[in-house]
Formats: sequence, C-alpha cells, structure tokens
Amino acid sequence: MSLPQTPPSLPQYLQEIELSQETRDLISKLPTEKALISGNLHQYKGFWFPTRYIQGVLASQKHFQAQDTDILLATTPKSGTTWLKAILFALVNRVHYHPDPQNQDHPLLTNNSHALVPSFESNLYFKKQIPDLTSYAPPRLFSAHLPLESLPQSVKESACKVVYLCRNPKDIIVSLWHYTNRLRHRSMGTNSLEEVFQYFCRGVSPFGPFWDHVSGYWKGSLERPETVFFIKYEEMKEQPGLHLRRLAEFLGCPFSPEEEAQGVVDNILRLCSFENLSNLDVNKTGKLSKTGVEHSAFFRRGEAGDWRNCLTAEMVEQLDRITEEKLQGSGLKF
Ligand SMILES: Nc1ncnc2c1ncn2[C@@H]1O[C@H](COP(=O)(O)OS(=O)(=O)O)[C@@H](OP(=O)(O)O)[C@H]1O
Repeated sequence: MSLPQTPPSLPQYLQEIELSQETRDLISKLPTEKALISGNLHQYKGFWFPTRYIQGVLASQKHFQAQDTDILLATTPKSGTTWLKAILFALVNRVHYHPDPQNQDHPLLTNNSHALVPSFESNLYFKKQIPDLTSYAPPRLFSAHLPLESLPQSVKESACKVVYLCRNPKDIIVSLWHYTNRLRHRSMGTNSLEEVFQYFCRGVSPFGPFWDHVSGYWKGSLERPETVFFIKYEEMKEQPGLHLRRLAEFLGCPFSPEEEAQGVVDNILRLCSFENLSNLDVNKTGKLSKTGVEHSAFFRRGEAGDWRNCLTAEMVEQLDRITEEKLQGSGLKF
C-alpha cells in the first residue's frame, strides 16, 4: 500500500507573509514589479522594497529608538554584509571575546554573523512592530539595507554611528543572480543573467536603485564624516588591515600598541575571512531563524572581479555608462 504523498513544505522565505491591512492598502497604491525570488518589489519614496520586508521597514522607521552608542551597518544587498557583520562583531567585542585562533569559544565559530548582528527589516522588525531590544547591551550592533533617506529619524538625529558598505555593481549583479536562483523554488526555473542585469540597470533591484542608495550614503559621509563611514568591498579586500584600523578609529575603539603587538588586527581578519567562515559547520549546515535561508547561501566565491567571468563586453559598457551618468560630479566611482 502506498502512503499519500505530503508536499514538502516550502522554506519560510518562499511562504507568503501576513501583511497588515495598513501595509496592504499602502502597497496597493505603489508601483510594483516582480521580485527575483518570490513576491514583488514596491516602489516607495523612490526605492524598491520587497513585499516580505516592507512591513519591517515601516515598523523600524516608526519605532526604532537609536542610542548614541549604537552602531548600524547599512549595505546594498550582496555587497559583503555577512563579512562586515562578522568584522564589526569581532571588532567591538574583542575585549570579551578574544579573536585569537586559540579561543575556540568565539561566538563567530558557532553563529552566523546575521544572527549576531540582526537586521531591522529581516529580523528585528520582520514580524514584530515593537521588538524587545532590552537584551542588547551597548554598543548595540544592528544592520539594515535601508537607504539613508529611509533610516529611522532617531538614527539621523542621534550620534549613532553608521557604517556603510557597498560594492562594484558588476559583482553585485553576478552575486544577486546566483543568490536569487539558488533561493527560487525549483518549479519557477531560473532567471537568466540577462534578465537580472536589465532589471538592475532599470533601477529595479531590492532596496535599489543601486546608484541612489550609494549616492545617499556617499553624500552623508561627506557631510557628516564623524557619523557615517563609507567603505567599498573592493577596498576592504585590497587593504583589510588599513581599513579595519580606520573602522576602529571611527567607532572610537582604536587598537592599542599592545593589541598591535599581539596581532589582534590579523586575528580578526583571519577569523572573519571567507576561507574560515565558509568552512565552519554552522555556516555549512545552519539556517537563519526568521527567514529559513541557509547560511551557506551567503558564501559563494567571496572575491572582487568575478564579473569578468560572467558579463559580456556589451553589458559592461552599458553598466559603466549608467554608473558614470548617475554618479557624475559626485566624486564617487566604481
Ligand atoms: N568573509 C567574507 N569575505 C569576503 N566575501 C564574503 C565573505 N562572506 C560572504 N562574502 C561574499 O559576500 C557576498 C554576499 O553578500 P551579502 O553578505 O551582502 O549578502 S546579503 O545582502 O546579506 O544577502 C557573496 O559574494 P559572491 O561570492 O560574489 O556571490 C559572498 O560570497
């Protein structure tokens, strides 16, 4: 006798999310485009927000109360968020958790960095209007993909430090293409690179347009260098020690001569390296608790310049032209 087949349940990130009437009313009036994994993107105040996260975006704007000692990592998706979360966590907690290779109890060895540095829209405010943040001791470390214009007002009005990470858009497109195809349901097939590329070029990417996202934080970092730190993935790859020291200075926790002598900078970089993190059991087998995304999906190649293996000469030319046009006169280049 054969048993009836129960359909395998969908991973959480493919299940429909319950939206409040208020959110449904709002998105029904917004320009909408199909998202690359599931659901839609909604253009709200100039930026494209995924259906799953728009409620979290609105709740964080309404309810998050920044403290002057907070640190917020803001990023464009697929620009190395997982890496910088690990670096920031290891950096600001280095007194409690020594990053040296002998310390087998470091939280980064048993937790994915997304669990240690929760995101506003996909974790803290994902399904809760007002999450309980009392267990977070200062300096509280949070993250968001929100554009600067959409950050909660209290972040902009406080002395809270914002670290912004972005990446060459050519590598973001390649990373986004692989990531979204990995997360799509098998029955939906895959998106071609050409589709993802054209969608990105039109500005329709999660939390995009990319160029408006980076320009907002670039200007913010020029106007308020004491509260907004701007860094590119490629810079971090090329001179990690230099930029980690700059980051420590910016956050008000510079490395002491004793720490320098003990090699703390190198220990943090080794602990957070792609090689180390991607080979940990927790990152090979675990999943994010709120969205069900497998940790391993956040680790692919971890290199700068993979676009050279994927994009055609025409694509490169088209994207370079758009980037030049959009960032003209800003002093920012990719
Ligand atoms: N430790 C470390 N060092 C260097 N690079 C790393 C690291 N961890 C993740 N990655 C690479 O970052 C890309 C994923 O981007 P994000 O972490 O921003 O993704 S997400 O926005 O949080 O979904 C993705 O880039 P690609 O490899 O080009 O796809 C990851 O491989």
